[in-house]
Amino acid sequence: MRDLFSLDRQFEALDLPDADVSILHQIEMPLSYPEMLRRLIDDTKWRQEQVRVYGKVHDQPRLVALYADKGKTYDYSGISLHPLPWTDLLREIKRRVEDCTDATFNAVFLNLYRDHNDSMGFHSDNEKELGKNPIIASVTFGATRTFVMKHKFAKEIPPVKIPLEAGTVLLMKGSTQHNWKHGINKQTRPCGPRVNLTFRTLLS
Ligand SMILES: O=C(O)CCC(=O)C(=O)O
Ligand SMILES: [Fe+2]
Repeated sequence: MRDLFSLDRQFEALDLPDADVSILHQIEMPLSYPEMLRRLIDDTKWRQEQVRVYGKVHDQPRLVALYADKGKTYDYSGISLHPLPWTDLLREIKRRVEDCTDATFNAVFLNLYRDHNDSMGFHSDNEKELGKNPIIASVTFGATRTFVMKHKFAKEIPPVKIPLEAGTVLLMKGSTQHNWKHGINKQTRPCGPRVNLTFRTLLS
């Protein structure tokens, strides 16, 4: 008989052309998901960054933080972020994500979507620090928000909507960032906070 427990731990590939995206539900964590959310909200040094849109400066519609190995920097949407050193909790999450993905990471980018009005614009994770075909593992706690993917070239492919529940790991690899953009829209339905962590490898 197949071991149900190990079956649960498998990534499921999404059927997307020109991409390598897979999902694992309910990654095991040292605390319950609501406790993980609380700890991540309370213990992260969140930053309110600004963005310039058509010459006007706005607050980014979410809070962010970057933790990484010493000596790494990350230029992201015109902002040069200096990472903080790993906390015990972030290191433990990283270890578990590395275990189930068979990849290694040296940085984590955190986003706090405070409520349904917070969002992330469509983008590809294609900064030069990430290398040609980056492996990015995204972990979610808190409210379920819809991760939307849009093909950059095949306009006839409708957007793909992926609800990311607490405990979900979304893994993007291969040519995904070359061919697809992704984002989180704000939504009308009120919801509580969501923390998303994207584990990455910074080459520089
Ligand atoms: O919040 C999410 O699920 C997406 C985060 C993301 O795309 C990023 O940090 O680059
Ligand atoms: Fe992204």
